[in-house]
Amino acid sequence: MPYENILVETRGRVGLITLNRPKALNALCVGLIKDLGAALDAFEADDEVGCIVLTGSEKAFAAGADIKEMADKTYMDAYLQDFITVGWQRITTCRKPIIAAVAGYALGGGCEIAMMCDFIIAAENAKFGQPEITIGTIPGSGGTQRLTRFVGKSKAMDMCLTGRQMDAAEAERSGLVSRIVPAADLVDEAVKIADRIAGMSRPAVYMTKEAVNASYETTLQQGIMFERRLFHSTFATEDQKEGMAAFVEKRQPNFKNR
Ligand SMILES: CC(C)=CC(=O)SCCNC(=O)CCNC(=O)[C@H](O)C(C)(C)COP(=O)(O)OP(=O)(O)OC[C@H]1O[C@@H](n2cnc3c(N)ncnc32)[C@H](O)[C@@H]1OP(=O)(O)O
Repeated sequence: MPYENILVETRGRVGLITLNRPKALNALCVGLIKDLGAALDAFEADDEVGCIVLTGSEKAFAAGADIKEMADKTYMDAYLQDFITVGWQRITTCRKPIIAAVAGYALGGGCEIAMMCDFIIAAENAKFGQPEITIGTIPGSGGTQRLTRFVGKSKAMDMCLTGRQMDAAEAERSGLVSRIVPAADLVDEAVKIADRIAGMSRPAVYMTKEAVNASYETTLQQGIMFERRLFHSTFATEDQKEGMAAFVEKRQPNFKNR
């Protein structure tokens, strides 16, 4: 399928999506979000793909929702179109893990999309921010909620109220980013990590993702019970038998994703 605003390729068992509107710093126009949703659908349906990497350019992961596209919207347009809902949430419904590999600007909707992914790897030049307040609006795709969960109320308030940017080092210290790598190695490192995940038992990967995500939605007790039930259910898989037998026999496991 031809995409206008993204590049899509597979590297072995990793699906790689590169946002590709260089002249607009990957501003997230309607067409780009549609392309992204279609690429995720295709990777989700592809049994060979076990993990997905989402990246941008060295200058910008994405500089936010497309301001030129939304500048003239009325309240009624935004409400009736359910603006910034349709398509954007596709990332959060993907069962396969998605790693955001961020270099340069991840601002506004760009930061929000990175936070929708399962974790973020940053290049040394990455900059995160929710600058919507500087253009007279507020984050609209989860920025106030997800950023607060990542970095806590004080920093989230600071960033959303002042619009200031956080560099990669601060983002890592604050828990927004899992690791920092040199910009030149970003995609290769992300693909290497994704390949490692893609080599794990797929049911165990899905269950891990479901369990970690449940921690946002439940009480601790409910979350622990949910985890326990999923853990029990891994004993019904062939991969648990294979994984533990491989350990005992001092060899690499050969998971069948069953
Ligand atoms: C409202 C919701 C729900 C979500 C949002 O995301 S609102 C948008 C939040 N993002 C921003 O406010 C960032 C806007 N961009 C910038 O502040 C700057 O572009 C920059 C600091 C990221 C980079 O500055 P720089 O001087 O290096 O580059 P520019 O000349 O400003 O940009 C190059 C080129 O890209 C266009 N651009 C950049 N960001 C956007 C955007 N979010 N939407 C549409 N277009 C964008 C910019 O206009 C310029 O293109 P032209 O030369 O053709 O004007």
